[in-house]
Amino acid sequence: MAEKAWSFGRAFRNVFGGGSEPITEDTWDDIETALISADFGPEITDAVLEVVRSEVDRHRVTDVVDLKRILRETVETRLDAFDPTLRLSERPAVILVVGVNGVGKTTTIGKLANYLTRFDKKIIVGAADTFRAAAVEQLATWADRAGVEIVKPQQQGQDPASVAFQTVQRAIDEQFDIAIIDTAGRLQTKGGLMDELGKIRRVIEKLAPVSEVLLVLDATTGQNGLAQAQAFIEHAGVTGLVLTKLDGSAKGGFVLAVQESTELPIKLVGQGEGIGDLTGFTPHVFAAQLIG
Ligand SMILES: Nc1nc2c(ncn2[C@@H]2O[C@H](COP(=O)(O)OP(=O)(O)OP(=O)(O)O)[C@@H](O)[C@H]2O)c(=O)[nH]1
Repeated sequence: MAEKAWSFGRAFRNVFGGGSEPITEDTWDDIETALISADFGPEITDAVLEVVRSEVDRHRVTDVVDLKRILRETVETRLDAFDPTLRLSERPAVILVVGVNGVGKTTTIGKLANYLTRFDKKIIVGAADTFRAAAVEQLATWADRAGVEIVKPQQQGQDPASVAFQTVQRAIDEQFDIAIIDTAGRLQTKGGLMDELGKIRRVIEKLAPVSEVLLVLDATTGQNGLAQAQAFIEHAGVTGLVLTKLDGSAKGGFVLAVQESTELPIKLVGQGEGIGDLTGFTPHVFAAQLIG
């Protein structure tokens, strides 16, 4: 498998590259530098190192190969502190997809719809990003690729809440399992955007509970992207995160930092522009790919 940009493969090559070797002070310095430069942030770096050091002492570990395993397990345990399961037991299960523009909301919906059809789920998507005609068409293209139904606005600029309502109404009438609603990423003001999301939610809840509110984050933007998404975290009732563009120049530490700073689980991960490039989030696999 090709090495991911966020993997520590390269950074750790001089630490762990040569197989069996004694642990020295340089080893610890190199690990600290690697964690910091991978965007773990100083607090998490210190906390991770403290656990690893105490495990190393406790088990009287002297070899870097064992140290690497302890590091991998420590990162995995921290990643595992959040539940990545999508909650889709309601019928219909309604998923709202939110986030700033350009992060990959529409693409994620296409991939997710496609993924869920593999479990024999009957899916409908709703184009409640009614400000840009191109956004509606983009979602329609994805719906077509995934082979799922779509509800589009009757005219440009139609109230997004009414599109969301019609989508959920159709889901109920025609017994769809899951309705996924695309929303706008940008409005004139943040307040306006949050009001709009609030209205979408209230209108949907007249018909059915909202099962998941997924906040999509572009992993390559790191802490910066998180700051931009803060209003969603504070006001949109987010239940889980989707990290996109992990095939790009994302830094691995962000994955852990984002869960710990938002206290929200990562539920899905996008690693490419193709319809098959979406997976659930598996801490074990991620830690193994990250640390090597
Ligand atoms: N490499 C890569 N590109 C992605 C991924 N997810 C989305 N993209 C790309 O990111 C760009 C923006 O994606 P969209 O789905 O249009 O983003 P959006 O959030 O719906 O944008 P707006 O509709 O403008 O709010 C597109 O060029 C996608 O192909 C991913 O996981 N990896």
